Amino acid sequence: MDAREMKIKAAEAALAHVEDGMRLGIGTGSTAEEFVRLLAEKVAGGFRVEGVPTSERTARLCVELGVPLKSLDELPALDLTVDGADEVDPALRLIKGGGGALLREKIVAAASERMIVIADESKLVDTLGAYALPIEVNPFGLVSTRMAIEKVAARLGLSGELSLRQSGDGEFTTDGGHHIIDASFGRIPDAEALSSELNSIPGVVEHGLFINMAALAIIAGPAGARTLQANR
Ligand SMILES: O=C[C@H](O)[C@H](O)[C@H](O)COP(=O)(O)O
Repeated sequence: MDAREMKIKAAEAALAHVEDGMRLGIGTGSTAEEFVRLLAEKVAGGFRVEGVPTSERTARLCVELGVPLKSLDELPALDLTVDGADEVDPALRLIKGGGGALLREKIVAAASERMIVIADESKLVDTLGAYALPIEVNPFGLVSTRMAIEKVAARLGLSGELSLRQSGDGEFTTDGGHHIIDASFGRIPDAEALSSELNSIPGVVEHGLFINMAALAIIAGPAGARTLQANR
């Protein structure tokens, strides 16, 4: 089974949690897109959902495939969000934002009763941090913000390259008009402490640590999909 097939398996298992009439947060990335494709097939067969997309990219795919969409302002309280992740640890702490959608993803997940994460087994790690942590920053005062990130990281015994994400024609810009600093800390032993320190920096808009947000993770490997539950 290749990585795409595993993503489809995880997406199929997540679809079993979606009930007719649900208000659904719809994630971003290649795994979430497999979920959108499967959801669109069900919608074509008469299943009713209203989706709130977590990115312009997801919105475009939903429109193309006929998944009905609303804005988060029209549907401010959602039943369920299904989204991918860059890393998942056994406590269902996540690193997200590899596709740059972390801010809207976090807002949508926080507005949802439940979040289910779907991933292939390459995303499951013992400790977060091998994947560079995406930190969304305001373009104003970027150098100061970067220095502040280095300072809080050092206080927590973390170091590593902070690189400003680029796209073809310059700095990568998120749907919200911000930039992303990818922080290669290597290993983040205390994700909760890093999360709250980063939240205290004014130029940091949001970061890709999702803590106490996912209720379930559906992880697919060659033998099929298994479900991990958050212990809280
Ligand atoms: O910003 C992007 C999101 O957080 C994605 O959910 C994450 O990067 C995982 O994407 P993929 O399913 O393509 O690995």
